[in-house]
Amino acid sequence: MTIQAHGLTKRYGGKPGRAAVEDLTFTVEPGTVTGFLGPNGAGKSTTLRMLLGLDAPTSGRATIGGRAYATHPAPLCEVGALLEAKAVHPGRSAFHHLMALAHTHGIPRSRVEHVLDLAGLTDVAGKRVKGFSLGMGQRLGIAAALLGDPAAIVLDEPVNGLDPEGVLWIRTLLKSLAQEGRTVLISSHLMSEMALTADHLVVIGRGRLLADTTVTALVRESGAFYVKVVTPDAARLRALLTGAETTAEAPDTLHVRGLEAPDIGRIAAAHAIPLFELSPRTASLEQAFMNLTHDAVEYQPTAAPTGAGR
Ligand SMILES: Nc1ncnc2c1ncn2[C@@H]1O[C@H](COP(=O)(O)OP(=O)(O)OP(=O)(O)O)[C@@H](O)[C@H]1O
Repeated sequence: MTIQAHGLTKRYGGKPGRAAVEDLTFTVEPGTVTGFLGPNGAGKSTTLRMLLGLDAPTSGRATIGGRAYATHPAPLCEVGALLEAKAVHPGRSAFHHLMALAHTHGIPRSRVEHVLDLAGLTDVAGKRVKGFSLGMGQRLGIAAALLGDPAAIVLDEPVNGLDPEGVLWIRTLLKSLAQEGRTVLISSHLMSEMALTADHLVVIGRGRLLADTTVTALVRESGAFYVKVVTPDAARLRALLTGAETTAEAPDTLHVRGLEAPDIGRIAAAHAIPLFELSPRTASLEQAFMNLTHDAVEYQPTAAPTGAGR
């Protein structure tokens, strides 16, 4: 089930100026985990709300499986979503919360027990949700999203509040859901997390599309990918690497952008230049993300912080 945004635009309250989401077009394919990434305030939640029919676009269209979410006859069984983890009756137990949801779609008790187990909540199923930690609430939200065995799953910041074990659990879960052929869309403002979880990335900043790509391609495109070359003949090699961008990091060390390691190795060999090191390097993904979104960050510090209380 494909999720699509076509020219999606949202302007709040007829506010003039910048739209929260502007002319966003992207496709989320089944069988992969797609990370929806952007700095705070980029418009991720607004976009997800429009995809799920909770907010009306000012213009453009959002479809899941070719139709608007609201027109699906049994949405829980087609699209599982987690937006606000706290939208749960606090006096109810996890089990009763899920049973109440299950009733609305004729979902059997066995499925409720299965998702409780999947979310690691079986032992606390009888506890009131009121006493749940943030992480447990998040697990319950994910259990609810999976209740209808949906073909598409949309989760807003699913790792929020989870401890390292929880983070690993969700990462494994999302990958297995994608392997089963489901469409998985998850938002985050953490590139490092997305790099470990997502195959594909849709990156937005200030409501606009910045990249629709894979993790590997993003790193390359953002210039964070380079090859480190150590050679006693750096100057001669540098002159031969025409078309590439080279910087001399040390008298014997070059950083080369725009050529792959094998290409550099062949050029060096053809000119009998010895290489002591030839290694593809990736600057941190966080750096790649910051390079890409730098101009789109909402709240930039304008000055270095000064001493507090002065
Ligand atoms: N109900 C609303 N009324 C007016 N403006 C809103 C409303 N909801 C969001 N906005 C504005 O729209 C922009 C996008 O917000 P949104 O919550 O979608 O971003 P986000 O990427 O999910 O951010 P975060 O990572 O901080 O949750 C922000 O500038 C926000 O102030």
